[in-house]
Amino acid sequence: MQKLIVQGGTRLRGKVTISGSKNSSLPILAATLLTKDECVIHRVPDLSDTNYMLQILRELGAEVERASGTMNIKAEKIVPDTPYDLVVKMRASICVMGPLTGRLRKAVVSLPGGCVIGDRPVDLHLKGLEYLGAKVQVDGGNIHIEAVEPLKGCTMNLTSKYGSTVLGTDNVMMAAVLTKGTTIIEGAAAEPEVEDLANFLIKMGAKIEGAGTTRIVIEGVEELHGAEHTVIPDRIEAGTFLVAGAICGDGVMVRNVIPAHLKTTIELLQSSGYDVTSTKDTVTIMQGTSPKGFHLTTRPYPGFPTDMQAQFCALACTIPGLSSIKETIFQNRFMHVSELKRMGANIELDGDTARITGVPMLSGAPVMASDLRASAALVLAAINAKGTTKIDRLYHIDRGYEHLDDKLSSLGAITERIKE
Ligand SMILES: CC(=O)N[C@H]1[C@@H](OP(=O)(O)OP(=O)(O)OC[C@H]2O[C@@H](n3ccc(=O)[nH]c3=O)[C@H](O)[C@@H]2O)O[C@H](CO)[C@@H](O)[C@@H]1O
Ligand SMILES: C=C(OP(=O)(O)O)C(=O)O
Repeated sequence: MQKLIVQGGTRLRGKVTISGSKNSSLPILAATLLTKDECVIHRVPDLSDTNYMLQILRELGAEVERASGTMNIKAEKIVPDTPYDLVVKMRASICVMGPLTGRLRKAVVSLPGGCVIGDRPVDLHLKGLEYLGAKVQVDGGNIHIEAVEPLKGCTMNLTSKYGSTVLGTDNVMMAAVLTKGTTIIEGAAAEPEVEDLANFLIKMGAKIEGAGTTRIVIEGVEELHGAEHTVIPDRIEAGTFLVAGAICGDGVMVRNVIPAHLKTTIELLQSSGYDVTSTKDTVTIMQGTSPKGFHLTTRPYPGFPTDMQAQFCALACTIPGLSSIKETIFQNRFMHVSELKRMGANIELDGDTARITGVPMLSGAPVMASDLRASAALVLAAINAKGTTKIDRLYHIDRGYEHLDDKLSSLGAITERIKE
């Protein structure tokens, strides 16, 4: 298994180019199943998650050609059965369910299991497809979806007690584009990745209004055609590098970003005492002169993203004063806390809230990555810590960060991958 060795105590400086968004790429790749024609998707990051999605598309019958970040996908003839062994490797494989239902009126997808960050049910995905007229049955660990009659548009609300659902909105939108009549999704997820998917679907001939807001209106069409699309920059990767710049930087610029997508991250860094400036497609963070503690609560977009919570937790460990972090999206997204404590962090966990008092210096230790963003938090803490940190279960990072260690090294971090 691969581990990352980080030599702490270095300062980061320079420019880093941000990759295409993981959370846009996954549903956009799945959406290519909606047409027999060829689709061309640019700036797909090279991640284990995107590679699993491409394998799933191949297993479903699509021809996939890859040249660097550009994917040529032609799903001329496809089958509705999704292979269990691939689906269980990645929760987001659930987003083939919407396109299969839209195009074939039939889908068999394994029920994704729980996950270390929480229970993560898919009841709203299933309800949404039922509202459109599909019959849903869960049997032997598989979701079976079938619609004998053509699907019919309707109005539905897709919110849970935790708020909107990103992949649930994606799935219903992808089924509804080929559904007769008008579908209105109230309580839709407004994340930029949902809007990016809608923009791709519109290029394919879909009629969608309101994506990027909490009310999406879809007018069903008979069929979609091939299209070419470039995935938006990964706002979470960009935010992670900005937090790295806050923790241990002497001027870090993220390039090829959409600053508006980073609004809450930028504002929180600014209110904590960092000088953060933007141009049309870059954001730069300078060394903080007198950084201070902060308070954040995770919320659906445009609120503060849960996918940035762990990285800010690492930051809070290193700046003077008291910070608090309240996680409202996932029940169990504080797995990084115990590992940060092994590095000398002062954190008190009380239900959904972590109270963190900054310490003068973290110290390197062997630590365990538990999920994608928790791993990123450990890497950032390790760069700042005194001594060496060994981070186990590196595969979590490779799910969602394209060449994270190489990019950090180009800014001055000292890292090495080892196999043990
Ligand atoms: C591949 C991808 O895009 N992943 C992102 C997506 O995950 P994902 O789309 O899986 O997350 P959701 O937006 O669906 O989850 C938000 C909340 O709704 C709950 N819920 C969701 C669906 C459902 O049917 N029932 C239900 O109760 C979830 O348990 C969670 O508490 O959005 C999350 C929230 O921004 C991000 O952390 C993930 O990085
Ligand atoms: C939780 C995440 O991803 P996923 O939904 O794919 O698990 C994430 O990107 O932080």
